[in-house]
Amino acid sequence: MPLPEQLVIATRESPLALWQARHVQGWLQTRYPGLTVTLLGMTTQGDRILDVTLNKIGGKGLFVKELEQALTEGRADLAVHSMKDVPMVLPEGFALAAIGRREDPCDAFVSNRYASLAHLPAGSVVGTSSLRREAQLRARFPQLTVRPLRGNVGTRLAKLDAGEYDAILLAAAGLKRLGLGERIRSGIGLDDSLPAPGQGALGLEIRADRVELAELLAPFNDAATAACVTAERALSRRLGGSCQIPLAAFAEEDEGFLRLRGCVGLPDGSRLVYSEANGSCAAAEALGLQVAELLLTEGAADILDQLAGAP
Ligand SMILES: NCc1[nH]cc(CCC(=O)O)c1CC(=O)O
Repeated sequence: MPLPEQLVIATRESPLALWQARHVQGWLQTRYPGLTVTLLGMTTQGDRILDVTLNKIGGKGLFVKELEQALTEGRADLAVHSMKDVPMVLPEGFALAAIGRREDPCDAFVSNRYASLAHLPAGSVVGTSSLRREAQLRARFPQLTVRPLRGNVGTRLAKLDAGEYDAILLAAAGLKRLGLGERIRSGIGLDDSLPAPGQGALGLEIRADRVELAELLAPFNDAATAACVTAERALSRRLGGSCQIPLAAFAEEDEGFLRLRGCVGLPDGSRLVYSEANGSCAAAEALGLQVAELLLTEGAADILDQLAGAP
């Protein structure tokens, strides 16, 4: 197969998205010397609409649609995404060519005054706009007040520093990639905040008809991460996963086997159901469906009904 001479990566223009795109650019240029890789920066709807919480404006798809348009029109060859932002069902004609090795998958506690969630006095204001983080936080720390917080990682930190919140919750992966790991006061344990499907992993999206490109990108794939993310996304897909429902899914790999944990709740924290199961990496998708079914029988079916009926 002849190597292409150049590739264009479509990316959002937030500092985190640009870091991620440059990371893949660097990987490609190291792996394929002689290949020229350039970035095509784009602003997505999700970047433009900052004053409404994501679950109200239609969620994840908003961050990827413009990038997919660039792939369709041939203006770019691949798009680099945080897997957490990729819808559970890709539109027809697109494929994930590779899922890279996962960075720290956990949520991080960031505060200028307190060391951890457990140190926060009653009534402290915690910033997050993720229904997943909110539901888990309210269920486990009902004495805390949750307030919405949106914007890029930098914007969120600035709002914390301006005194609008006592603490905020962010993905550890984003902070670490941006060189802001020292802002993390503590990692939040999996029992306090189970991560989102795909959190901490990067995905490379291409047009499904670009078979030669898929081959070129395949070595970026990390098999263990891909199995984990496949299980997490299968679970989420079965439950209608989007950021409109408070849903967490997290898998860990050990010697070809996965432990997958999932959790679904109501945003006010009044209900939270949890399930887990083990299975082989080869059957990651089936494991995701299995834990989804366990969650449904444990009460998730009822929770999803309530959420669907809510205004
Ligand atoms: N929702 C935005 C988003 N998408 C991916 C990350 C972090 C990086 C990752 O999970 O790979 C973040 C920021 C955050 O949640 O703090």
